[in-house]
Amino acid sequence: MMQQFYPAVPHEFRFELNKDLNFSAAHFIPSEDAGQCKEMHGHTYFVNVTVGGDELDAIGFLIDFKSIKKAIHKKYDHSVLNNHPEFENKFPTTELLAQQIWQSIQDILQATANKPTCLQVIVRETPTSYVVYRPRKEDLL
Ligand SMILES: Nc1nc2c(c(=O)[nH]1)N=C([C@H](O)[C@H](O)COP(=O)(O)OP(=O)(O)OP(=O)(O)O)CN2
Ligand SMILES: [Zn+2]
Repeated sequence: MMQQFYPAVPHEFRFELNKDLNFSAAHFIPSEDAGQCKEMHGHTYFVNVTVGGDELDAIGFLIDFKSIKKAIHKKYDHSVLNNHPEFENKFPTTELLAQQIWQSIQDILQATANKPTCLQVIVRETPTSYVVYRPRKEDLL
């Protein structure tokens, strides 16, 4: 688990759900500016996903915790991030990974009847480095 405080997202939804998950993956940032990160190396990524909504589904879930983990873990665990189509034309930095995770979760949420919203994704790449991604209003349209 992330073992740290979670930055709070301001919102007015009735319900807020948080899911922690982690996965192990390799990546490299093929730029001279990336220093040692230019070479292939691995991380255990720690992710926190925040979902908000006013309506629950028929069984009283905002979204099943398991579906969040399944979507991200199944996709990225024990993979090379650079090999995923979403990173074909961009580098798998922590920032862009957080944005991609947000998009994957948001797509799942939008396909449900109660349509909750992914409000925040935190990706911790190392014990000392993490990124918080929050969508802008226009990303939610
Ligand atoms: N803004 C970003 N900067 C860096 C990224 C990134 O994705 N976004 N990535 C890296 C490397 O991939 C590296 O794996 C992580 O770097 P860093 O935090 O420097 O890792 P260290 O464990 O060496 O950090 P210490 O502070 O020395 O513990 C680099 N930068
Ligand atoms: Zn790295």
